[in-house]
Amino acid sequence: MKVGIMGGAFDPIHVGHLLAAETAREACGLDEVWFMPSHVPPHKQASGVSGEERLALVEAAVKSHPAFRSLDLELRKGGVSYTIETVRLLQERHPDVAFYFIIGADMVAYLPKWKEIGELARRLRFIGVARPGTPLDLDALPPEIAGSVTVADMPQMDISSTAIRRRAAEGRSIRYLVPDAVHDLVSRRGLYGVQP
Ligand SMILES: Nc1ncnc2c1ncn2[C@@H]1O[C@H](COP(=O)(O)OP(=O)(O)OP(=O)(O)O)[C@@H](O)[C@H]1O
Ligand SMILES: O=C(O)c1ccc[n+]([C@@H]2O[C@H](COP(=O)([O-])O)[C@@H](O)[C@H]2O)c1
Repeated sequence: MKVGIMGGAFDPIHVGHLLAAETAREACGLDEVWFMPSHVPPHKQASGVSGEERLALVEAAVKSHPAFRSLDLELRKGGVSYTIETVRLLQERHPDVAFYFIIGADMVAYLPKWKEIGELARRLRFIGVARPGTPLDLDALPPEIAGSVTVADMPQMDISSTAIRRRAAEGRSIRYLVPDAVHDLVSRRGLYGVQP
């Protein structure tokens, strides 16, 4: 079985994440994509919305896709969510699964700084998708890392969780930047300053 891991803060999950996962699934023939919210992201600040809430938003977002699942492994594990540690656990638990890790162009450029990237790049393949703001340029990477990245062709979507949080805090609509089910849950729970 081929499984793509879509890791992120998902604060909140948005349509850019979902299209990245669907693009990767189709391009690489993945059987499933597991969306995995991080506990503490390795290199950025959390917004203050709990892991439990971020997971609930992910669950709402993936429910309608037969091949998408949520995975609470990093939230349960706690601490800083370094991918190498997560992947060791996943491969121990699922020895028959071929894992792929789906990332946007910003993260592709950042791969050389990931913890134990050499071992990680030997353990799985990355699937990189376009994202405005950072060129998706494998030639800029050391060859041993570039060799572990497959590029999947995705329309550029200039959407980020940061911009969604900012819009919500300003009282502007976030409808259609997130799936309807996520919009409903955000409104019901009054997250990110959205009024019920
Ligand atoms: N619009 C997008 N297009 C392509 N990939 C994306 C997009 N948004 C996020 N990603 C990818 O999804 C993964 C998880 O992203 P994350 O949850 O941190 O979202 P984010 O929008 O970058 O969040 P924030 O704005 O809070 O930093 C990363 O690999 C990131 O590159
Ligand atoms: O392991 C690392 O060093 C590492 C560094 C940066 C990001 N990651 C992972 O990449 C995914 C996307 O990261 P982010 O910061 O865009 O949410 C998420 O699952 C992170 O845990 C992992």
